[in-house]
Amino acid sequence: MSQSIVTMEVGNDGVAVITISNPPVNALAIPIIDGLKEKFAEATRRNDVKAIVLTGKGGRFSGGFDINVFTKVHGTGDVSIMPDVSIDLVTNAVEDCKKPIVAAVEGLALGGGLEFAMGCHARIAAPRTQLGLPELSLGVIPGFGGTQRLPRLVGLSKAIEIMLSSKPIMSEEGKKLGLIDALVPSKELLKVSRAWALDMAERRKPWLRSLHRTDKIGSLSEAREVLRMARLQAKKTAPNLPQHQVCLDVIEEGIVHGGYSGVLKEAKVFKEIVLSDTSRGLVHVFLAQRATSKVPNVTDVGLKPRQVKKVAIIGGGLMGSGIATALIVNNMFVVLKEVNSEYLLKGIKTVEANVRGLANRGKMTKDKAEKALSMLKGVLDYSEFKDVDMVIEAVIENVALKQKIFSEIEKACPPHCILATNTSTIDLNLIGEKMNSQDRLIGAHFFSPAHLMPLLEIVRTQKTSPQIILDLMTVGKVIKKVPVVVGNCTGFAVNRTFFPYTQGSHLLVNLGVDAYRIDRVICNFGFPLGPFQLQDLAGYGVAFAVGQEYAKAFSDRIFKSPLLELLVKDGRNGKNNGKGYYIYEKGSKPKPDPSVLSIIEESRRLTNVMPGGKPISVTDREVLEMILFPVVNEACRVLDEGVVVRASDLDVASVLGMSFPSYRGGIVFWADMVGAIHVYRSLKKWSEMYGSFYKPSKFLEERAMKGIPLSAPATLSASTKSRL
Ligand SMILES: C[C@H](O)CC(=O)SCCNC(=O)CCNC(=O)[C@H](O)C(C)(C)COP(=O)(O)OP(=O)(O)OC[C@H]1O[C@@H](n2cnc3c(N)ncnc32)[C@H](O)[C@@H]1OP(=O)(O)O
Repeated sequence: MSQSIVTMEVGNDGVAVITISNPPVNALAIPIIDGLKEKFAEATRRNDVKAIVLTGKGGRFSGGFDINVFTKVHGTGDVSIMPDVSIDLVTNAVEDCKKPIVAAVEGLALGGGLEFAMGCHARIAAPRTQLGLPELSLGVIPGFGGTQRLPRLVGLSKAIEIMLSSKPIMSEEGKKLGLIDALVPSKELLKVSRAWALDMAERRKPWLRSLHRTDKIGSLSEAREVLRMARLQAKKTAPNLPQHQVCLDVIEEGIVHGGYSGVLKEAKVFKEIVLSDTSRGLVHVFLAQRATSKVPNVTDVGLKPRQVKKVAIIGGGLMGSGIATALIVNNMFVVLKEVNSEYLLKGIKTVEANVRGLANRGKMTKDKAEKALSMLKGVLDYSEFKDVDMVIEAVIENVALKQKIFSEIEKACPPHCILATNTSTIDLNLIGEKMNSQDRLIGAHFFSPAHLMPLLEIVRTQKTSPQIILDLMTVGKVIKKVPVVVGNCTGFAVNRTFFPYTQGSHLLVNLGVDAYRIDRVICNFGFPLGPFQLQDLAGYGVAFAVGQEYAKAFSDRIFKSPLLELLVKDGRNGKNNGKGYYIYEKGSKPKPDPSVLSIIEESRRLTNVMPGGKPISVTDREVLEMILFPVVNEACRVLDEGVVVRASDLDVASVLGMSFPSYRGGIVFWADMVGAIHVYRSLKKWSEMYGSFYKPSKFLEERAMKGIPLSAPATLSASTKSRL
């Protein structure tokens, strides 16, 4: 077990080096904070200590306050378990210490870590150290004085940018901004820091207290203007996130009434905002994402991941070329196979456009883009497959074609090779039916655009070997995706959970609700696009194909809408041909297309679901719930069947794969916040009014009746066997 401790060593030079040790990121857990209080008091007291250096063990200064404490606060509602660090420790014991203190910073100083460093009288950093205040991404604000000291060290505009973006800067930039006093090679960090601390003690170097500085703040009117602009901007970019406005208010307090007053307000507001739903959701997603790395019987049985250097991709369409892009930009050799040179050229051109797009948007240098492209080779046969470590099949959703491909590649590839399919819906057992080595078959479900979307849904069957799962998880991490391992069924975890999302929106339209209103309601909730605009973007072909799969697999709860067919008959194909529910013109935002209303009317006439032939009257809240509660209902079935390891995996997958707003914590977390009983009663009522699409699942009913959260671990019913 790792030990979290704070040590202090006093050298012959009279410098006390206080070291935080709490692997892996030296998080400021409560015992660490207690240890720091003790060591700073001791160093201040001891006559043989002239100056102090604060550092972190293992090449990392500190990743900030221990996020697990937030979970405890959320669970109990008791904020008193948060220690008083800001005034007691950072301000009184560190900044106002009678001996000079230098922060020797390396690797990372984030959140409370950077706030401690800013409380010190100087900061010496190693190159490429990450410095940031990412608290807003956890739904809180910096709480150890960061809202006050950062503007005083780097200027107001830059400080606001760093805090509101939650993105770290590098120590090189920190040096230019004045956040860092000196940048030195890692091996000299302690030596230089000690000397700097002694120089301060002997007044050879200035001994500055950040909170007392005013030289970078500018005049009050300038500061107010900067804050006004920032508030407007945050209203646009983060409309549902209270922490942005709150953070700006707290900064303003310090500018108007002085830094100490700002620190007091910060501490007070922190204790309020930490209890917000936004913080609960974001902290949950942070920890849930880390939990996805732990897969029972895969990551805990002593297996070592094998290196995957060369990957073959079959199919250079949208998905295949996106996956190829994701691999080559992360230094993997890719062989892209197509059936003829025309398709191959098209695939390669798409990869080139993807990579150059990344370079043009500043995501990589031009040199790196060219190097990435040199790792791609197009082929028309299997001869290059003899030494690949993994194959990813990314052809159209056709079972017979996929079966043929897998029996061919089984022969063409070496025996260690991972055999993966990118199918988004088809049962893997069907795809592998004709294979001998079904233990090597696995789903690598990327989300479009594959080089940008962060989720990799890894689908295992009962036969997939743990080694193959571990290898694919490792590939996922190498290409900077978040791999989530799920079981096998139609649509797997993510698309299966979300198939009622599209159907629910169609049912509502057929019940008489305006499609554009639905899109607005869903966007106001926090999705980037509403369901109709999303359909326009994805194209209708895929929706048709997968709709049929769902109709076969889940016939008891399907709403058959003729809307897509009618749109296609009218010559519409969404964004592809500029005409869908919206009109798409180059250079302007999509505009609702009034001529689509007659098509919707035709669909309503055909389905005839409006009670008494009249549009239903519903509030925006009901619109939202009539779309998302059926999704929650399907999530319950996914949990009941053991398709995911834990409920929080579905939360992460919904956020990263379906753009469910992260600050609402993911689909299951959100449903628990709303309350299972409310979800159940609403679905029951609607199922009586509008049919079986809304019928509550057994799992939901049971949990609602017993008052058990949906996220509580499932005890699988006797009839169900886990799919993992
Ligand atoms: C009052 C204060 O103002 C409030 C705060 O300080 S809030 C905290 C602010 N700090 C942050 O938001 C940083 C959060 N951490 C991160 O962004 C990343 O973990 C990191 C950049 C530090 C390291 O990333 P990486 O090397 O990829 O490792 P990663 O897998 O994320 O983390 C390693 C482990 O450290 C844990 N961890 C990271 N930061 C942590 C923190 N601040 N508290 C507790 N645990 C933390 C992770 O949960 C993970 O645990 P696990 O091994 O049990 O899953």
